[in-house]
Amino acid sequence: MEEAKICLSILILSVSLVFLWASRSSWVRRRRPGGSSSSPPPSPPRLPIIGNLHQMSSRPYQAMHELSKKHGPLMLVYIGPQPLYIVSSAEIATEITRILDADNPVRAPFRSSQAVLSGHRDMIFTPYDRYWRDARKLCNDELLSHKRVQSLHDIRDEQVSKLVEKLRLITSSSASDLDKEVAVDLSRMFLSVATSIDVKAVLGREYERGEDESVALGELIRKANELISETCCGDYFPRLSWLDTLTGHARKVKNTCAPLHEFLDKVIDDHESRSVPDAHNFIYRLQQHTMGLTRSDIKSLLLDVFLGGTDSSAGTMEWTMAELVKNPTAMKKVQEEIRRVVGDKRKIDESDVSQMEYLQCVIKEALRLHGPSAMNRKTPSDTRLSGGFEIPADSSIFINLWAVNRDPALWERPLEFVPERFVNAGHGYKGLDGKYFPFGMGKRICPGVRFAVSKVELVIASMLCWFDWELPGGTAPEDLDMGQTFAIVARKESPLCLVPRPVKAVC
Ligand code: HEM
Repeated sequence: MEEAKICLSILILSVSLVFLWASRSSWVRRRRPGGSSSSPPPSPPRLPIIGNLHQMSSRPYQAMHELSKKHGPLMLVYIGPQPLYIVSSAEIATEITRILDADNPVRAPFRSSQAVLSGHRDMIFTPYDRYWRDARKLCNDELLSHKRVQSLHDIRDEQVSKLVEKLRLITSSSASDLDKEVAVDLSRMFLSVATSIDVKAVLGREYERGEDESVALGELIRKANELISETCCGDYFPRLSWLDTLTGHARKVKNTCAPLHEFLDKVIDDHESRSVPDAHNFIYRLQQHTMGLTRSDIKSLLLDVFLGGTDSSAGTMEWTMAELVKNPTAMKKVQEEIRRVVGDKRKIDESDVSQMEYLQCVIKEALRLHGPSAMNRKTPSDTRLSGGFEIPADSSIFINLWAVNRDPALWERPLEFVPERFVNAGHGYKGLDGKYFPFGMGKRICPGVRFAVSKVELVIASMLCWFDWELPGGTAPEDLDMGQTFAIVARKESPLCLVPRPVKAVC
């Protein structure tokens, strides 16, 4: 990502003189929206043509956070000629969401997201219109509601049992030799289990054969997910969009979209070739609905589930385990709770999980530190904030969740993993407290909260109930590499490899 940014900056600078005049006039137009008298938010100084791009670094959320410490929780930066309003406080994020919810809450789309999501007939980028409302209600009724998520417990149970079984096999083969340690790649296993659960929930059957195929599909979903949140030269310099071919971005989009759409076409074809359709199948329910969805619409809605849910859930599992291994006191406490609740049972019921309060705090804390790094909105009309700032119509707003979740005014010891901060604190997942919103908030809040949380809780509870976990090669917890990628869904840069030690011979 860093190399691509440097390369992009050099290319942009090299043609900057040619475009200087045109871009200057565009800034002037943008900076005086409708002759409004209210002031724009503070801006860091910027360079001609590239604006503040050079200040973004390879870690844009961190860079924006640093800039906001100087320029305030609402600031205006320029990515090339395009203004971008950066929000770094929970208070302003909540105010903006409330104002936009009363109007027309939409997201700013990117060129890559348009390509991946078949022209934005999905829920994520579709405007706040009748289609969005009907599609959201349909997906909720058929897949994501509390009732539907509960009805999918057999699928979660089956896939999680397979994972536990696999770990047992691995550990039993090394059991004769106590000194022998076999480290497993949990990042890969979590991606596989999250993919298998989602695919089976949507298709009603397993599509992939074995872990390798699940991981391959999961990786494809992950790549597509990275792309939909990635901006390219054409987003900010439409006249320079040809540079996206030179930087390889256009090829990356093509190479990701082609197999992804092939997969979606195949699952729809498979479903349609059945002599007796499965009336419970999600695709069937979408096809039958009176909305009259086209194949392309259905593909977009399936992508909402896979792109919205698979990678983010796998990432949450990975970060939760990483933080617990790094924090042995929290690990011990949560394992004691889980083992106490499960007792002598041979299997964890989902109803058990609701009694595991500390586990829920652990997952919330992992999401605070490693959940999605940003939310995005676009202003449908001029938007005036209580601080006296005005954001003109059609502006992109970038809510830096990375900064909000590390705001020392909101969180004590913000950089530390302290699940206790969530005990009886009333921070739910609906973003109603104006402080904690890992799933977003308002009308465009994530519709997959229950779907995701039920999966993450069961996987983590099972990992911690039946196994103890150690770092391989005597690595000390404080030395565990916690480097993260800076996509919207932050992943661990290096895979999480841990040594499982079975604690109960059951199942
Ligand atoms: C740990 C897992 C997940 C996290 C952390 C997460 C987080 C988020 C966030 C922060 C947003 C933006 C909300 C906003 O702008 O206010 C979002 C939107 C969305 N998420 Fe999730 N999500 C997760 C799982 C899922 C799952 C399982 C699904 C579907 C099955 C899903 C589907 C969506 C969709 C469709 C949107 C766009 C909603 C709209 O604009 O109407 N997500 N998610």
